[in-house]
Amino acid sequence: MCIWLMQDFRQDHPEVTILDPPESIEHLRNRESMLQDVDDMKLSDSCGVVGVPRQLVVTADDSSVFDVVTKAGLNLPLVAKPLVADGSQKFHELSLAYDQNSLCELEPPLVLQEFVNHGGILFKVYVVGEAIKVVRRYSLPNVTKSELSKISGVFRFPRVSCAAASAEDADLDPEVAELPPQPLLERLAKELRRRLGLQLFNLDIIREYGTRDRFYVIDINYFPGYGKMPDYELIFTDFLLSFRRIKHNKFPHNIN
Ligand SMILES: Nc1ncnc2c1ncn2[C@@H]1O[C@H](COP(=O)(O)OP(=O)(O)OP(=O)(O)O)[C@@H](O)[C@H]1O
Ligand SMILES: [Mg+2]
Repeated sequence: MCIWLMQDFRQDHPEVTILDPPESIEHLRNRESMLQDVDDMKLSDSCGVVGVPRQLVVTADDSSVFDVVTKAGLNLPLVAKPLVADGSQKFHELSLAYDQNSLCELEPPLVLQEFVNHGGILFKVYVVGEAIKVVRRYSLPNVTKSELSKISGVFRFPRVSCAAASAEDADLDPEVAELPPQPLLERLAKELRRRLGLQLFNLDIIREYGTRDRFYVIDINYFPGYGKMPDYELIFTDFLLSFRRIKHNKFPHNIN
């Protein structure tokens, strides 16, 4: 509905700059399509490798979650995420399934993603056009093999990003805290901007625990809370001014 309205508006007002087209934003509402571009990219260079955790979609038509998971050979524990991510509380209630029997407690439609141990820290990479900024946030702790053998059931957790504090000033294990290499993030952000057709988003990235250069993108959010991005006022103003300059060059008579 909103997309059609915007398309009409765009046709009626060609003079208005639309920073990010609604159909591209829509692509991020589905957790399967959201990560597809990262997967397709197969980004790998001397700085590291970036992928997505192994995942599958379970729909209401699938006979049993257990069967689908067994067939795909996904390893436990699994993070269960509602297929649609629309920003409302309900669609951000996630679960961690520890054992096969608990899979029947999950309610499709879902994306089931292998849980990747990452030392309890994630990197939020904010993208504003060509500018990127990275911050550290607390995340879910590692699940050890011995915990996995003892724990059963589904552990539900509410919206993590709202509760997760900044880990910028914390005394962290340096191997966990080390930021992903800047050239790798720049390549990733640039290529994603092109593939997604978007300028304003952020990525949640984790580093596989025990590795230095193996990264996974687990979430992409459109127009995140930029208030938490360092120097956002300056970066955002520069970004908007760059559009003004482009527009000025295109339609000099339109700009005061
Ligand atoms: N595959 C994974 N491996 C390890 N931890 C994960 C994985 N997926 C998600 N998490 C943890 O769960 C949290 C929430 O996941 P995700 O960002 O995908 O969901 P979300 O609904 O978009 O949540 P939010 O709005 O809080 O970002 C992450 O911040 C991270 O701590
Ligand atoms: Mg997230």
